Amino acid sequence: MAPSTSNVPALRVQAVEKYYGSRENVTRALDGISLDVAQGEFVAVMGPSGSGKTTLLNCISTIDRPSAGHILVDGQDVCGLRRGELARFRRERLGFVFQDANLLDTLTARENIALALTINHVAPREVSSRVEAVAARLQISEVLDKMPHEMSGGQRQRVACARAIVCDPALVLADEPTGALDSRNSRKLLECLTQMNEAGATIIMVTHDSFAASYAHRALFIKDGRLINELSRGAAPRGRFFDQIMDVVSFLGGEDGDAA
Ligand SMILES: Nc1ncnc2c1ncn2[C@@H]1O[C@H](COP(=O)(O)OP(=O)(O)OP(=O)(O)O)[C@@H](O)[C@H]1O
Repeated sequence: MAPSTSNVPALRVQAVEKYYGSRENVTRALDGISLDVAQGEFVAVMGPSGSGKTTLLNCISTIDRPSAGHILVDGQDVCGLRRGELARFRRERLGFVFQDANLLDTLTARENIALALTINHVAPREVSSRVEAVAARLQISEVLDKMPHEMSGGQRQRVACARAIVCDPALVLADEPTGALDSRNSRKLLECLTQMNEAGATIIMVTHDSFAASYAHRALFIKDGRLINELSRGAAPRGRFFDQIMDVVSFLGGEDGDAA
């Protein structure tokens, strides 16, 4: 879906700094980074290895706390949340998709997807209708009663997507979601993320892969913990956006960015 014109961004990152280590041996992982993501936007975050992508995602997801600056999700400053409020914030406001699907091995796909709804005390009848609706949208209805080890890697990743959006989160955070998939399953997963976005989810995806990034509305490039460039897709077809992303990636030093 096209990004909305709502004044409150889905995400605002304001002058965020993150330092690791002690005074003698400090790593500046984020160096005063600021960015906004509009409601309904699909944003890819790219950058060389060690540039701070995962640190940024971890700060947004409240898994880690910034050393300075503010992060607002739907206008709410998440840096001030107390420990007890954090779990609830993550459960109700965020959806996660990781490189490995991270499904619970002893639960079926249906139970994995339903878990967050159950924890949020959604009525059982509504749980099953919401799980089935999201499964139909992501084309995984036929695996709902399978255990994770009975599914393909691509199916597991799509179940993880269903789990991420079933609670209708303010933000979906995806960290290298195609990293463990072959090209066919990557494409399916990216179509799945696109569909989630078209249905209203705001998505932030960290990726090394220009092809994956070309599915987004906007690509942000970070280096040494700073935002150094960004590209908007606008009305351009995905193929042209891919070429533009590749140009920036080559300028920065290659697809894996290690040489940058
Ligand atoms: N827990 C930690 N303790 C100390 N340093 C850390 C820690 N986590 C990350 N770093 C450092 O912070 C910097 C940014 O790391 P980060 O994992 O955010 O990079 P990245 O862009 O996600 O890299 P990659 O693409 O390789 O996953 C790196 O220099 C890394 O070594």
